[in-house]
Amino acid sequence: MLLRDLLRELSIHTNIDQTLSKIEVKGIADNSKDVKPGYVFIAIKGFTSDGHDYITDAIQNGATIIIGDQSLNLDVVPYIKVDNSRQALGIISKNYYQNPSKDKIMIGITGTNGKTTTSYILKHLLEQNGKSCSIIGTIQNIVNGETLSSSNTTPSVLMLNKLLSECKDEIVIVEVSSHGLTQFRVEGIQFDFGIFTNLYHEHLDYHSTMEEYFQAKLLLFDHLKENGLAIINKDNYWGEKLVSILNPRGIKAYTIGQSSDNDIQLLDLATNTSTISAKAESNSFEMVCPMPGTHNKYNTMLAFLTARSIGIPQNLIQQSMMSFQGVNGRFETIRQEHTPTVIIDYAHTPDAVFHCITSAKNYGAKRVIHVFGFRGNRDKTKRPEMLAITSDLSDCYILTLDDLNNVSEEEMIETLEELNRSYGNHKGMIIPDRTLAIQKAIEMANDEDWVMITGKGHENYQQDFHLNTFSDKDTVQAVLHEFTKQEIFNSN
Ligand SMILES: CC(=O)N[C@H]1[C@@H](OP(=O)(O)OP(=O)(O)OC[C@H]2O[C@@H](n3ccc(=O)[nH]c3=O)[C@H](O)[C@@H]2O)O[C@H](CO)[C@@H](O)[C@@H]1O[C@H](C)C(=O)N[C@@H](C)C(=O)N[C@H](CCC(=O)O)C(=O)O
Ligand SMILES: Nc1ncnc2c1ncn2[C@@H]1O[C@H](COP(=O)(O)OP(=O)(O)OP(=O)(O)O)[C@@H](O)[C@H]1O
Repeated sequence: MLLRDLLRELSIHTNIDQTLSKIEVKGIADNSKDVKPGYVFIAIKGFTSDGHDYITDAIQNGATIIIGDQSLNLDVVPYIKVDNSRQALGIISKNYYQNPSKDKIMIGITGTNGKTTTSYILKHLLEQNGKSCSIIGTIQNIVNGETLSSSNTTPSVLMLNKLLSECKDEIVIVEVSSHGLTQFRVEGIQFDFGIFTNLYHEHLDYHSTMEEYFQAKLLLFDHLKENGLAIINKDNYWGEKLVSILNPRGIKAYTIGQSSDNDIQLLDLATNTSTISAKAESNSFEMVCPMPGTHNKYNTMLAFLTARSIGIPQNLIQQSMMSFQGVNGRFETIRQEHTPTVIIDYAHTPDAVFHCITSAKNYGAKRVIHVFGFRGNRDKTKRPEMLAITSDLSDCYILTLDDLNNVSEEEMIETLEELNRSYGNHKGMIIPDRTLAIQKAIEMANDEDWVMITGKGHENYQQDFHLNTFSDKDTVQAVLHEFTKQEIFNSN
């Protein structure tokens, strides 16, 4: 590709003469380590390092053009100054990969909780009805039926465009995080649908206030294609606010919610059944909700409304919903004879903890024993609220370690003790080793009790624990295996 084509639509502060504009670009990279001969290197000032400090490395690796947003004079290769390198990376990636989002049905999902769950329900509904569908999100990326590992919820804009350019699927679902939106990771990407699940207390280490966090989520709707649709949960305060902002902009918003002014009115969210009653255009209908909890009924209905807007008939959606198998680490239920029910869930916000414990109670748990911790170096302001909720709602809770993220184990244990003194109560105990905490919870529980393990969901452990297992699910299976062996031994 010629440099002039790569720079299309980009506002630049450098004069590009005829010779320069015709330079052949062999590739683009925002990491000096990925640069190969003939590449353009885009230098980005990041949160931990500054790409401008790696320009020399990039040139040594063969970069022939450097783009950055600092005022620099380079002798060896041309330097092009832009306003904002992150944003420029979006435009350049789109140009390099020939605007791949324009040819797909693109669905962006944003919100604090429910992005992953809604994505997987929707993917299932679409695939069951003959549509091929990719997912780009937290657990993994699935493109052309191939599973690829994912290190961010929303990948870098360069990676996103690359994935889209390789994608042969008709529809692509992208989980769009607030970090992704503010860091221009969807710059140049156009969506046919923007789904808003909800907004709750989270990431206030990054966004400072809920209003700022909301403004970040709002950015997704600047990326709608002409005639693009917003699909919104209006029972969330911020969802309602979003509708009131989008309407005057002429953006069509379909909503779900309990009041009759929604496109899908949720009539009965009975907490202990797996059926949702709803009404659309004066017709009442019922839908199976494949995952427990009121929160999952909202996720299900957002997926339903999107699938319907894509043109899948309601009866086929209803039918397809019945075969949905759930999502790894999202209210994942492990139930065996003569052992307590164990739930593994990715709840890491106060509202998610609330939903999980109340769902367990509503679905018949005699007692709920809750095992959880707090992620190091992440929003600390949500911790008291999470602890207050579990000390109020659970029958017993065990505080344990989650990912430490460079915080020392000693410091995190002290934090747990301090938080428990201030916001916990007599129902709580602290067992730092996560595997031993799970073992203790299962040992304490009777058959009718539920053990709720939250925070890690599908993820593998980042540190070694006593039982040498690699995830919450693995630990639960190891403990239950021992437990069952012991039962057999005792009964003989
Ligand atoms: C704080 C943060 O959000 N960082 C994200 C950001 O990294 P950064 O730009 O700050 O990178 P940096 O390490 O400072 O490097 C700056 C530049 O120098 C370059 N560099 C660096 C080293 C070198 O040798 N050569 C070189 O060229 C880097 O390639 C980069 O271009 O941009 C990267 C690419 O898009 C992201 O992978 C990275 O996510 C980090 C890993 C992360 O943990 N982010 C979390 C907070 C996050 O984004 N989470 C959300 C989900 C949140 C949720 O809803 O739960 C997500 O979307 O994943
Ligand atoms: N609609 C919802 N409302 C409130 N809580 C929810 C909702 N959906 C899921 N949750 C809770 O949030 C947890 C994470 O769900 P999910 O992975 O679907 O959300 P996410 O938005 O992708 O999260 P993340 O951005 O952290 O990956 C679930 O395990 C559950 O506890």
